[in-house]
This record gives sequence, C-alpha cells and structure tokens, in this order.
Amino acid sequence: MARYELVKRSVALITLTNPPVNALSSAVRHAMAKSMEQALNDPKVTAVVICGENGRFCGGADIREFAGPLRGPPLVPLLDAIEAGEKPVVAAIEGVALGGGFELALVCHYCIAHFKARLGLPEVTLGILPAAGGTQRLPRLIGIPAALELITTGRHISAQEALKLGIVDQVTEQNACEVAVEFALRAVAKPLSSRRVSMLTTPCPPDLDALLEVVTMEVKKKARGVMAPLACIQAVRAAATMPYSKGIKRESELMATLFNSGQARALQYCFFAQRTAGKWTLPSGAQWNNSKPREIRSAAIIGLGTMGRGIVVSLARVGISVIAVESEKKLLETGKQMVIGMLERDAKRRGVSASLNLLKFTLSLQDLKDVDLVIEAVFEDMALKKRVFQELSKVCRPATLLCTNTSGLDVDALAGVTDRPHLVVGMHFFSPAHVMKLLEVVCGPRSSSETIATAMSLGKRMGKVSVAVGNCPGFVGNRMLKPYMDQATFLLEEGATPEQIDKALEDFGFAMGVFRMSDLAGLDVGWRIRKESGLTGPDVDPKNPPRRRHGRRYCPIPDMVCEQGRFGQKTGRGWYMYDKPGGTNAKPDPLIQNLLEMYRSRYAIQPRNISDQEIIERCLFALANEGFRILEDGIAARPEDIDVIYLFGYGFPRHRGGPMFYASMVGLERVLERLEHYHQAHPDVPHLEPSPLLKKLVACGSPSVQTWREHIKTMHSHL
Ligand SMILES: CCCCCCCCCCCCC[C@H](O)CC(=O)SCCNC(=O)CCNC(=O)[C@H](O)C(C)(C)COP(=O)(O)OP(=O)(O)OC[C@H]1O[C@@H](n2cnc3c(N)ncnc32)[C@H](O)[C@@H]1OP(=O)(O)O
Repeated sequence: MARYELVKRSVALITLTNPPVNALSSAVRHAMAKSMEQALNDPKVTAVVICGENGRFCGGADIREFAGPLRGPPLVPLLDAIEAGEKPVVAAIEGVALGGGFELALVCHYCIAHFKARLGLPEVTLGILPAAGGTQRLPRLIGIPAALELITTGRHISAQEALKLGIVDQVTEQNACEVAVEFALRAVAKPLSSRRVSMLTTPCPPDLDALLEVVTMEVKKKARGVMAPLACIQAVRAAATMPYSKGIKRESELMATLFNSGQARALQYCFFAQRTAGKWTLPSGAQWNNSKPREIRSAAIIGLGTMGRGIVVSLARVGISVIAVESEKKLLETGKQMVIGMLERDAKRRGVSASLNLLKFTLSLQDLKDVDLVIEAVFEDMALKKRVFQELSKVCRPATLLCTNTSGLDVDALAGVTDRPHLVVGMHFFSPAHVMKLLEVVCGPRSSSETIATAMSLGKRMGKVSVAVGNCPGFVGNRMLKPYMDQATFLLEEGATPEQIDKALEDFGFAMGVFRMSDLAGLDVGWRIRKESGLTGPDVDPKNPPRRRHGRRYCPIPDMVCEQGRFGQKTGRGWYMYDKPGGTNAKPDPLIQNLLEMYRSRYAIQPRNISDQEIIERCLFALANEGFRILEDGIAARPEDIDVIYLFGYGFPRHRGGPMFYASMVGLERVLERLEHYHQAHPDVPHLEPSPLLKKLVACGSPSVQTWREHIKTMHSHL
C-alpha cells in the first residue's frame, strides 16, 4: 500500500501503491504512517519524497470506505505529523492530486508537479468538505477568494495554474519524482518554519463578510438546497477568523454535519453510478470489457436541424471528419453557417483552433459511400427515417455503421429495412447535442456487440456519458417522462397552476420545473407525437370523451395550449408568457389561468388546494414507478443506468441521486404505500399502479439500490 525505498543514499522515497488512483484507504494510511515514522527516525535520511505509483499521485480518500465504519489511522493527525516533521518532505505530483491527495500535498513542505498534473478539492461534489485540513491550509496559502472558489466548486486546476497560485513550487516536463528527489537534496538544512502552511496567517480581505455573503448568494442560486457548499464557506470563514488549532476543529464539526447526510450518500452514489453506467452487458455474454469497438475516423450526419448541428460539432471537435447532409440548398447553407459559428465559438472558448477543415457539406447521399459511420438526425417521422435507411443501405459500403438519433422510435424497425441490421444502433443525443452530456445507446435485438461497443466508445470520445438501453417506445428517458408529465397536467386539472408545480419541483432541486422545461423544449413536438399516435387531432372519434383515451384518463390541456399557437419560448407564449419570441424570462400568464378556470368549469371539476408534497409524490413516484417497469422489462440493466440518464439528460438534482436512488432514500415501502393511495384515488391512471418489481423489493425487505439487480429476473432481458 506504500513502498519505502532509500534513494541517493539519503532520501526516503515513499510511493503510494493502491491502484488505480492510490486512494488513501485505511491500509494506505497505515503504511504511510509507518513509512513516515521510519523516515523521520532513520539518521541516514535527510529528506523525504512522496509520490504515487503508475504516474498518479493520489485521488484522495477512498470514497468506498465512507459507507462503512471508520477504520485505520485517521488522516488529520497523520498529515499534521508530516508537516511538523523536522526533515523536508517534497510531494511529487503526477497525474492527479485530488481531495485528500491535494491535502497531502499541502502538508508537504515543497511540491513539484508534472506539467500534465491536475489538482483540486472535489469533496463538495461528493456532499462533504475537505476535512483533512484543506479548508484551513488552502486559504492560508492562496488567500480567501481563490480558496473559496476552488473549495466551493471542486474545480480541478492545471499544474500551471497551481504554480501561479503558489500551490506548487515547480512545474516540470520530466519525471516529477526524479526532479523531486533532486529538489529534496537541495532543501536539506533549509529552515522549514515558513513552509508549514498551517502556521501561516490567512491573508484576509478587508471586506470578508461582504465577500462571504456574495459567494453564499451565488452558491444558493446555483445549487438550491445543497448543503455542502454552504458548509465549505463556513469552514473557510474559520480559516480567516481562527487560529489553525481551532479552525481544524470547526472543519471537523462541519464535516460531521455532512458526512452521514442523505445528500452525501446521494452524491457519492452518483459518482459510482456514472462509472458503473458505462459497463454494458448483453444477454449473449458480450460486454464492455470483451467487445472491441471499431475505430471511427469519418462520420456523416443526415439532417442539419438543431440536433444534427450539435452532433456535427461534437464529432468535429474530437478530430473526426464529418460529412453533413441536407435535402435542400437553403437548409444546407443555413446549417453550414450555424455549424461553423458554433465550432468557432467553441474553439475560441477552449483556446484552440476550430477544426473547420474536417467538415464537408453536401446535398447528395452518394458522398457517404466511404464513411465509417452515419448518424441519421432527420425529422421524427418513421416513414422518412425508413426511406433514409433504405437509401443508406444502397450507398454506404457494407461495413458502415448506421445509427439513428431517434428519441423514441423503433430502432429495430429501421434496422429491418437495411441490408445490415447488425450494424444498426440508436445514438440518442440530447439537445443541444454539443452541450448535453448524455447519450442513450439504443441496442436493438439485432445490434451486434461490436456495433454497441463502437457507439459506446464513440460517445466516450465525444465526452458523453453513454448508457446502453434496450429498444422500446421512448427508450428509458422519454418513456419515463410520460407518466411524470401526465401527473403534472392532471394536477393542473385538479387545481394547481404551472408556476405552483414548477416551484415545487424547483424547490426539490430541478433546475427547471416541468412546464418551464416544456416551454424551452417546444410544446409542438409533443403535440405532433400525440396527433400521430391518435390521442388528439381530427382523426379522433368525436364520440370519444375528451378526457379519456384508450380507457385511461387523458388531459387535453396541453393540446388546447398548442391549438392557440402557444409553442413555448420560441413563440413568446406557452405555459408562461415571455417578453418576445425567443425570450427566456417566464412570467405567469393570466390567459393560462383563464383557460384552466374555464376548463375546470366546463368539466365540473371543483379545484382543490394541492400541497407541494402531493406534487412531488405524484410526479416523482410515477416517474420511479415507470423506472421499476423498465427494469422489469430489461430495457435498463440496473437502477444506476436510469439514474445516470435522469441526472445527465433531464436535470434531476444530483444531490437526490436520481429517481431510483431517491425512491430508495424515501423508502420503498413508503413509495409503494403512496402509489397505492394515489392509484386508489385515480384508478384510471395505470402509471400510478405500483409495479410488480416495487412490490417484490418491498416484500424482500427493501434491499439497497446497488443490489436490486439480483432481484430482477426477467425472461426478456434486452441488456
Ligand atoms: C459523525 C461522523 C463524523 C465523521 C467524520 C469523518 C471524517 C472522515 C475524515 C475524512 C478525511 C477527509 C479527506 C478528504 O478531504 C476527503 C476526500 O478525499 S474525498 C475524495 C476526493 N477525491 C475525488 O473526488 C476524486 C475522485 N476520482 C476522480 O475524480 C477520478 O476517478 C480520477 C481520480 C480523476 C481518475 O479518473 P479516471 O482516470 O477517469 O478513472 P475513473 O474515474 O474511472 O476511476 C477509476 C476507478 O477508481 C475508482 N476511484 C476513483 N477515485 C476513487 C476514490 N477517491 N475512492 C475510491 N475509488 C475511487 C473509480 O470508482 C473507478 O473504479 P471502477 O469503476 O473501475 O471500479
């Protein structure tokens, strides 16, 4: 767990050996304590260098240990002893120094960083704070404003920025460990007192209170209801107002308020869920670590609408040649200008040159014959998509992968019209595709493991969080969205307003409530889908009661809003009103209030007061209930996959962990009881009927979310 060597006859080289990230597990802490003692007691040793195996200094505390009882030597006294030692200690930072790893570097008297190293205190993203002295030492070293920014955001910084801030003493392009050993030899006999960061006085700005107030406001706005950043601010305040000995106690008290909180558990669950989600499997036994992806050098995108443009940008900025196809000259020219503008702005922001030379724009599918992969992003119309896929089958070489960006249509039906169904897969991007991190990779029953591996790996290359899902209407994300949105509109019928529902959801932590989100996305999309599926429009039998479809409750209010030409932000009117078409400042609209009142009186609905609790329970338990059905159907392999989809694609608050984790935190028994209650009150809403899997899990004693997979026995697993 830590290797001890004597190098250059007088330098103790301590290497942390806990791959893959040399996390400070209890065994590592134990070995470090022993090694330090040996170094400090050996008269031959005049200096110490600490480094990490495999070019990675240290990824911080072992997060997995946080779930169990704390064991092994505590970190704070160990780090204090390193700092207080009478022999110079030099940190050799390669790869990463994060969290406890950064705190370890802060107690070393000198730091050498490789030029590619990254440093940071990401604890806040795990719902905790840097509790091994980080909140007390960093402000002393770099001042309150810079420390506050790093600690409250968890941002990683480069070695160069760390040098500018005064965190590291030297940045090298050579082996950091070798440079550190030479540095250590030169440091012997130099006084150490000024190198002990805990002994420094925190440079304190005159307007400390005002500064902390501003940062507090910013944090509250950005991360509504999240506890950790606020605790971080209080800890940094202690660094400015207390001696180190008291500040470290305050840090520890604040950590105690966070450590076992639901938010910390949720955020740490998210960390591991994100890493688990990439590990796809198929019933055939093919999986992420035994299926080789193909190398993709060139791609084509069909359709230069909003989605197509974002996908072109995502591909080109990672160095893939892209041919973009449109059906009309004018659309092609508009799309081209927009893509170029997006790429130029993106390159400017990243300080690189725009990769415009990788782009080609064409009106002819014939130009696609040699590309490695095509992503179709045309209008959401099955007949049109089938025509495109038939055409692609003819023009592309037999090995070209054919992907569709459909947001919910049958991927296998598209595969069926091609000459290569095994090379067809869904790549469902989220809008705007060059910004949103989520990619649902939709595995059709005939998609080969190589095809899935290629789509997943391409997603990763584009910086996406890719999740493999099965093929069913709406896949995972959009299939779950329907019951969630249905509940919101039923609540409107029963007496709520869009702003009341949105506020309840935003207070819960969503960046946007369901109605504000719909206004942003455009209400006409859903309207067209409802018309195509015969739920509204001229094809509906007039004898059908307006509030029932296929024997179930139906809310026609969204159709009525669209009939008035209110399509959301783009038309300046939707569930809210905006200053102008394209405006973003949503204001409640009295016309919507009138519409709701008239609607209720037409159908003799007595409006009632609806509590925020009912809004949250009906929307979110219906959402999770559909998630349980998705697990039963084998459309998602594990609850983590569903949660990752909702975190990265639908703005589910990370500190709640995702819909499935949230259900487990509320308690499955309680979720079941509330769903039974609401289903009894609304028997014509099948989405409120508790799913068999939920009932089964409750009957099994509500096991932890990480073990649900063992309880999902499906005959029809797609994954
Ligand atoms: C009332 C009670 C009071 C109790 C008080 C208790 C006080 C306790 C005292 C605590 C002292 C605090 C110490 C410190 O301040 C706290 C911390 O350090 S928290 C940890 C901070 N570090 C991080 O957040 C870094 C997390 N890791 C990453 O960001 C990335 O992994 C990486 C290091 C940048 C590497 O990225 P990649 O190369 O892409 O690799 P992966 O991300 O895929 O990771 C590979 C593999 O490693 C696992 N892993 C990574 N980091 C950790 C970790 N810190 N602990 C455990 N495991 C880690 C990751 O899950 C992957 O595993 P796999 O999926 O392959 O199984």
